[in-house]
Amino acid sequence: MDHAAEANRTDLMTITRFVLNEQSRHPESRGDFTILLSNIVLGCKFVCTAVNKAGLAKLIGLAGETNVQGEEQKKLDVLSNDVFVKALISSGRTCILVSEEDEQATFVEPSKRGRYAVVFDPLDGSSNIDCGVSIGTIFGIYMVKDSIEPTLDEVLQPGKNMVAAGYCMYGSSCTFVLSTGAGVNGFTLDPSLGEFILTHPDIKIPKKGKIYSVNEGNAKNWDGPTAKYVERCKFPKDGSSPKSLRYIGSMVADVHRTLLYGGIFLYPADKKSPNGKLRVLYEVFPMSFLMEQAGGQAFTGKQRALDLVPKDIHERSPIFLGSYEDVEEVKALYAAEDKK
Ligand SMILES: O=P(O)(O)OC[C@H]1O[C@](O)(COP(=O)(O)O)[C@@H](O)[C@@H]1O
Ligand SMILES: [Mg+2]
Ligand SMILES: [Mg+2]
Repeated sequence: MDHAAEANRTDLMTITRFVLNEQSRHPESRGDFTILLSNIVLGCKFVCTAVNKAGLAKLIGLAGETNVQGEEQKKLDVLSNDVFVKALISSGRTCILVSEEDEQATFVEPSKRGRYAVVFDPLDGSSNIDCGVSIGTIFGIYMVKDSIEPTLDEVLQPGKNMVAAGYCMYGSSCTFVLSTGAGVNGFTLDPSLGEFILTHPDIKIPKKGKIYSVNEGNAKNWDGPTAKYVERCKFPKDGSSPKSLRYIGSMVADVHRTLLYGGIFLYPADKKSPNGKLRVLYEVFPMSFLMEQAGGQAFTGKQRALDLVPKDIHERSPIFLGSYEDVEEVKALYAAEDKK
């Protein structure tokens, strides 16, 4: 090994050491968050392994096929949900779980209860599974007061009250992006070590970007400001170059690219879906939290996304998030519409 590689080795920071370092800055901390997070990371590693085998489903019997033992196997999104529910409950640090896959919230039994409420989308972008395109897991964490008997009100809170949010992207590499409210950091799984290593410290989104990301197939149903904004991306009035369009159709992957390269991701309301498509608690909030922590913005078309107060655990909202200046432009168009 050469000297540069040797030096890099000594800089290796695993996600566990990173969170332990953060914990030591809070002397009152009991280490509960570190334990919770290590179980979330474990869940992600498990799902990552299953996703990597998805293409072999017909051979080994994942994803609704029958395996060599003749046992019926679970679909990947159901399996991912089971993995996360088990990982979260067995951490002993959760009291309420809200998953995209479960109609009702799960209240953890008192003997296994802790002080965190976790909202999550166990497998995001599931329509992309069969073609091997990047998918992911999204999560957000609220802290619940020790003394109270948890109710749904603990999760029907504005996103700005989350204590942490993140996602794991199962792509060409497996990437875990986390914010505990003090910036955003990205970790990449080294499959040979089975460890997430800090590879993207203190991520900051560029102030303005060159990419817009939206399902343009819905354009005929868009409202005026969204249509005008996308038109401006393609035909800028200020003489600048048009933006490029990139759309994967997995929120995790589209937001990850936006975070690293800058630009804007939008899933607006339209005439057919007046509340948009994406779910407030486990899609809109965690991604908005990360965007703000990275110096970007997240807007619903009416307000700052993180100020929304959801009334239902599966509520939806339109969302525009990304580079500060790009979202600012969308906000100006909606403000102008409101004045009409
Ligand atoms: O296919 P559309 O309408 O463009 O929707 C894409 C969006 O739907 C989602 O796939 C919904 O997520 P799920 O796979 O978790 O249901 C987002 O990841 C993505 O941004
Ligand atoms: Mg999703
Ligand atoms: Mg999902």
